[in-house]
Amino acid sequence: GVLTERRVEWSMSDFEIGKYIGEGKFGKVYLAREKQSGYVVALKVIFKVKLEKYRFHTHLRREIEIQHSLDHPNVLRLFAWFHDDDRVVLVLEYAARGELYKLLRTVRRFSERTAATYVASLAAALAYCHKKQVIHRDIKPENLLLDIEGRLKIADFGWAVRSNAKRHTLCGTIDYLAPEMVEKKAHDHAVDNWTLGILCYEFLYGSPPFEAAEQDDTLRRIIKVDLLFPKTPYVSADAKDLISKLLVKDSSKRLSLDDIMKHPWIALKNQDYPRNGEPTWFFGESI
Ligand SMILES: CC(C)n1nc(-c2ccc(NC(=O)/C=C/C(=O)c3ccc(F)c(C(F)(F)F)c3)cc2)c2c(N)ncnc21
Repeated sequence: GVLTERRVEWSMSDFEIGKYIGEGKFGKVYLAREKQSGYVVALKVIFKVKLEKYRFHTHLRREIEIQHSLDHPNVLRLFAWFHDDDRVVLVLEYAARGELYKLLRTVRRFSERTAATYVASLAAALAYCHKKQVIHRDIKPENLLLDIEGRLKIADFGWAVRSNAKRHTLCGTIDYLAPEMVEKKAHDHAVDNWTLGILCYEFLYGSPPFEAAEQDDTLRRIIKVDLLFPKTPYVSADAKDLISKLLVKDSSKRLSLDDIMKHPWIALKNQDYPRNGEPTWFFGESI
């Protein structure tokens, strides 16, 4: 569409700015409409003066080009970007239902079908990114948004901004660390498979598995993989089986993204009612 075709140069005058949506990292996010197409987008305005301090310019261009190159139904699109003297503006897909975690806090926990759909979406998005040799995708809670149809979108706010500054996530800051991260060992993208296990548990039970009153109790529980499943009728054995195969200390023994897609809990819960045979939107994307 018009948003992704190369064109001479975008500028703010191409957009009608709508309501202020919220505060992203390093900048404010606004609803906007591209005048020519009427297409609704989210504009993130980053003030360059905020970047100077961190010498981001080198990373910024590279990271944005990476995001610009990704095209998957579960990865939030970066359609275009432009800058003037004092601002960098990102033209982003608008995720109308906002932060997945706010929804989780509201409903307390997701049904197995909803949780399985989100886990499958995340696995598909990560498999796509890994296939494109992009492993900076961070599936932390603050990066998960929902579009108007309730589809999950990984919105990566740029790894360059991922410092060890305190996370502004809605739930525990260290709950998502994999054991190899806690023990400061070398880590690869198998940490994403661990994080998927944490997220799956939290989608079903409403809080992450190793949560504890004190931070170092959480760290101890992570290193021990002290995984307990509360006695509840609403979480099936299949779900617990998947979680137990992701929250494995030895990162090489964690279920791979392909195996997650084949796991009975995922396959079963993602069977859409046969709708005149067209593939469901989730299976539509080949990995
Ligand atoms: C407030 C609410 C929750 N909200 N937020 C969004 C939103 C989604 C995605 C983004 N993306 C980015 O920020 C990307 C940043 C970079 O690639 C980057 C790379 C390198 C850098 F140095 C930097 C730099 F920041 F350091 F410069 C950035 C931002 C906002 C959103 C949305 N799209 N729809 C609806 N609601 C929405």
